[in-house]
Amino acid sequence: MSRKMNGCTVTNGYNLENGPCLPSKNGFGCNNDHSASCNCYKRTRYMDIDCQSYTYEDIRETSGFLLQKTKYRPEIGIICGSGLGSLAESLTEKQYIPYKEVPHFPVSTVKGHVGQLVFGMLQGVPIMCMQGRFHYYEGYPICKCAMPVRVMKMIGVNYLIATNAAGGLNESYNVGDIVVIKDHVNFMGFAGVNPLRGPNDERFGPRFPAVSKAYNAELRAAALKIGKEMGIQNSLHEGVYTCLGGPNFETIAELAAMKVLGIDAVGMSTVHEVIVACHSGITVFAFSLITNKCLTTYDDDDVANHEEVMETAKNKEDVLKEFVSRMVQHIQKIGGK
Ligand SMILES: O=P(O)(O)O[C@H]1O[C@H](CO)[C@@H](O)[C@H]1O
Ligand SMILES: Nc1nc2[nH]cnc2c(=O)[nH]1
Repeated sequence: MSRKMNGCTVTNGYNLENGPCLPSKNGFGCNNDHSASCNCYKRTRYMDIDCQSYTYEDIRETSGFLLQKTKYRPEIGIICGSGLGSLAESLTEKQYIPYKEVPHFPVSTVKGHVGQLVFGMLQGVPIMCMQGRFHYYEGYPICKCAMPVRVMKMIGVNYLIATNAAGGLNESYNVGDIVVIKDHVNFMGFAGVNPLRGPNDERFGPRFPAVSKAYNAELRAAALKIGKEMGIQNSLHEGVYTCLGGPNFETIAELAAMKVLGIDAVGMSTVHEVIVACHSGITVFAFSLITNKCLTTYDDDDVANHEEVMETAKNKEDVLKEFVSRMVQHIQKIGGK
C-alpha cells in the first residue's frame, strides 16, 4: 500500500524511488537527500536497532539541557565503574542530576550504578561525573551505552577518566590491584558490535578513526608516577583490557583463550566509551580495579560473582579516590581546566 510520507512515496514503509523512508520519532522527516544526516536514513527499517544512534540534534538537546541546568563547564569527565560510584562523592559543591530527568539519556539498571550525573569540583577543577554507566547486557544498543561520552564532548569535556571493575586474568594480579589500561581487545567489535556502526555524522568524528593510541601515553606514565608517590606501585600495573558482552562471567575455556591473546583484565564495559571518546577527539585515561581473580581451572571451588566485585570496590574506595584526585590535578596541570 502506497502513501505520501514526508514528501516521499512510501510503500509498506519503504520509499521505492529513493530508498527506505520513515519519519523520525521526533516527527522530523526526510529531507529527500537520503544522506547520513537525513532523518529518513537514520530511522529506517532496513537498519537494525544497533545502528539507530542518536542524531547530532539529539545530543545537542541533551547537552543544552545540562548546560542550562548547571553552572559547571567541565573539561574533565569521569565514568564510575561498578561499586566505584563513591569516586563522585569526593567532589565538592555537588549538583546531582538523575539520568531519568535528562532528555534522551538511558537509565541505569545495574546494582552499584546509581544512575545520575554529578557535577562538582575536585582539586579546584570542575568535573562531570557519571555515577553509573550503561552496559550492552542491559539491553541497550552499544551506541546508546556510549552516548553520554558524546554528550560530555558537546558540553566541553576534553579528558575522560573511565574506571571499571574487572576480573584479573594476568596471574601476577591480586584482588584490589589497579590496572592502568594501555590497550584493549574489542571482542564485541570482532562480531561487528561497535558504537560507531551505522551512518557516520562527521560532526561527531571521522568515518574510520584510528584507535591505536586510544589510551594516552603521557597520562599512563603520569599514573604510574602517581602510584609510586602514593606508595602503591606494587599493586599498580599496566595492562590490556577486554570487554565481553556479559552478563555471564567467563567459562574456563574462554579465559584460557583470552590468556593466549595477551589479555590481562576482563570486564563488560569501557571499550565502547573509549572508542567514542577517541572518535570525538577526547583524551582518554582508563583503569580497572581488579575486583576478583579470574578462575582458570576446573577444580576451583569458587565462582565469580557480583557481590565480590562490589565488596572489593568498597574496600578500595579511599585509595581510588586519592588516585583519581591526583590524576585530575595532573590533567589540570597539563591543560585541562
Ligand atoms: O565495568 P563495570 O561497569 O565497572 O562493571 C563490571 O562489573 C560488573 C560485573 O560484576 C559488570 O557490569 C562489569 O562490566
Ligand atoms: N567479564 C567480567 N567482568 C567482570 N567485572 C568484574 N569482574 C569481572 C569478571 O571476572 N569478568
